[in-house]
Amino acid sequence: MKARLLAVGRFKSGAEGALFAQYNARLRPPLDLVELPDATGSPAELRRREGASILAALPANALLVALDLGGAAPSSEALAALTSRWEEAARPLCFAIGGAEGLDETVTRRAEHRLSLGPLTWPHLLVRALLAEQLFRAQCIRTNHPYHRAWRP
Ligand SMILES: C[S@@+](CC[C@H](N)C(=O)[O-])C[C@H]1O[C@@H](n2cnc3c(N)ncnc32)[C@H](O)[C@@H]1O
Repeated sequence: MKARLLAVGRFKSGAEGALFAQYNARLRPPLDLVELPDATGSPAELRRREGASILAALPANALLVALDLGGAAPSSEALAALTSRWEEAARPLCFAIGGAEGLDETVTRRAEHRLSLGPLTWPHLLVRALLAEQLFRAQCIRTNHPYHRAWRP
């Protein structure tokens, strides 16, 4: 499943970048990371500007999945099923991660799916690695790879 990750902010040299690279390298194919600059202004202006750059970076007919605390939080198995559906749609798949102030409403409204990684707020640079790990896990679930050890009674 070829997918693009539109993410506000830049990896500086550091642990988050290495962690993302480690999981992303396991994905077949890896996510195509597009880093978008942090905007300036009031929190509302900043969200609006960052939202505009996310929307501008979407290819035509993109199927957009927004990483959003207020979205649905599927199990890893349910996420694996969702990734099959997204693949079957045969549209350019894009994930979007907001910056420190979160995603603008223009982005969450445009998204066809709002994906939550649970009710905890994670730092946006770490969310990239969490998403890559869960997409890798989803691939393993779909191919019965033993990386995912489902709980059994
Ligand atoms: C530091 S968070 C922004 C917090 C902001 N107050 C909000 O409510 O969105 C930065 C970005 O990371 C992503 N993010 C953080 N925690 C998340 C979670 N539990 N589930 C999904 N996405 C999350 C979202 O894309 C969010 O816009």
